[in-house]
Amino acid sequence: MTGSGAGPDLLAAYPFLQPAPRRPGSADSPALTGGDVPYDVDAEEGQERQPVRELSWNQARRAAARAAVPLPPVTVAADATALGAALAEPLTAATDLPAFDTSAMDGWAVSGPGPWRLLATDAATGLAGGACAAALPDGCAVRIATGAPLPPDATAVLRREDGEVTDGQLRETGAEPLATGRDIRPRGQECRRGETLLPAGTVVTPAVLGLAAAAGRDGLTVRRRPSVELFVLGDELLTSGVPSGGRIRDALGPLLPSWLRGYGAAGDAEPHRIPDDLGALTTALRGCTADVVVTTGGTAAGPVDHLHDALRELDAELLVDGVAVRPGHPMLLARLAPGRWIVGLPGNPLAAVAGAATLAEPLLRTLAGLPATEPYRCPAAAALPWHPHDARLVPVLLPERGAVPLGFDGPAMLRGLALAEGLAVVPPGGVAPGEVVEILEVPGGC
Ligand SMILES: Nc1nc2c(c(=O)[nH]1)N[C@H]1C(S)=C(S)[C@@H](COP(=O)(O)OP(=O)(O)OC[C@H]3O[C@@H](n4cnc5c(N)ncnc54)[C@H](O)[C@@H]3O)O[C@H]1N2
Ligand code: MOO
Repeated sequence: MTGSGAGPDLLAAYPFLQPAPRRPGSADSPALTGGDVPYDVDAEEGQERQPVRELSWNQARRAAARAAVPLPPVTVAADATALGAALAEPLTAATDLPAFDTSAMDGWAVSGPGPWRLLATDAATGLAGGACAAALPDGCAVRIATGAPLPPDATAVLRREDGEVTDGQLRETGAEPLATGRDIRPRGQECRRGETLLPAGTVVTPAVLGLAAAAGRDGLTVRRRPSVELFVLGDELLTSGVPSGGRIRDALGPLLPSWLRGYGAAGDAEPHRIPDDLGALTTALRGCTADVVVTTGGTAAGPVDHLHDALRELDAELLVDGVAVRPGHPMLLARLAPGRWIVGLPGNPLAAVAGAATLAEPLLRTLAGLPATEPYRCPAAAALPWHPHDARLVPVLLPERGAVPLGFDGPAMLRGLALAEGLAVVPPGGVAPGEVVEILEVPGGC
């Protein structure tokens, strides 16, 4: 196993970054685990429920993506509330764009070759949003502003800087003779009414909102985004102040809600704190109405790790129970009831993030109807930490030369992640510097 650590230039930029110390067999460089051969997800489809064994990272992602189908469409206002949703049907134009022939420049609308007789107009005529001038006779001109409706029979727009008016006569002063059609934006240049502007599945971005408004749309039909509840397990967790008396701060309540929104969840889930008690956990899960409940902690085999017992009591169907990835291998995915899922993330903070990236991301994307992302790959600019049997998710910076590990990537650490531009998926056995590696997005949360 290699040690991870920031490259020399990075260390110059962030002098406080040093490779985290590692001991062989420590959680940062785990010893080999049992020789479970992950089963083939495809081969399980339609067959009797099998005991779920640890899946490879890719199999787990596929299983999570296929565990659900997109939620039904809803019509929402074409405003910021729609941002991040996927269009459930193509966006069509409610109007021609431009809706009328319009001037692309400030100057004069002219008819035929110059010079032109300048016609007087009232104050509003020729302005954007103003009245359209009457049909323009051959050899005449009227003043016009950018965006104003073009008078009928106008053949070009002469820019203000390319003309001169003397004694009511407009003459060209530009180097080039005025070409017919110059600086006219013809009606329907961008699209015709009814034309498809964007396909179903397009993610609503600020630009999509702008286009929808320009094209005369007030509402958008999008996939409903999955509601998510977050259950933070662990009696040792504090919500303020410094760790004391063996208790530590909850790092996941502040981290996960907007992280999960970045994956397609509807809004930021309010973290609910659940005591380390089987009855309390089972009751909380039974009462949960969200499409997806995400839990943190309690996935392993400790005396107060009750998640598996709770799922058994609820007769939940385990779909993924352990994934060959470090950190985060005790993560799980189960179906609580038809149309309701649980993603169990480990308690160690970076392990929880790895679990969210592995299981919550594909599940939420499917439910939200978001298209599967094409994997982004880039070369490893340096040796990346790796594991002999499992994939490793490693916080990296992404300068032009490739992925550079940030260090501080132990399961309980967030210091590397907080600076990360991506999470490198290092396959079992590692990648040599220069070899390509898949990079997962780190949601910005804004
Ligand atoms: N016998 C075994 N023990 C453990 C195994 C294993 O395979 N066999 N796996 C280890 C790995 S790997 C991980 S990861 C953890 C997973 O543990 P749990 O999901 O059961 O989580 P907890 O035991 O509740 O907590 C683990 C650790 O993380 C801290 N924690 C929990 N929640 C938070 C939070 N919201 N913010 C910050 N820190 C949190 C907690 O205090 C513990 O220190 O199990 C290993 N053990
Ligand atoms: O190493 Mo564990 O896999 O921290 O999640």
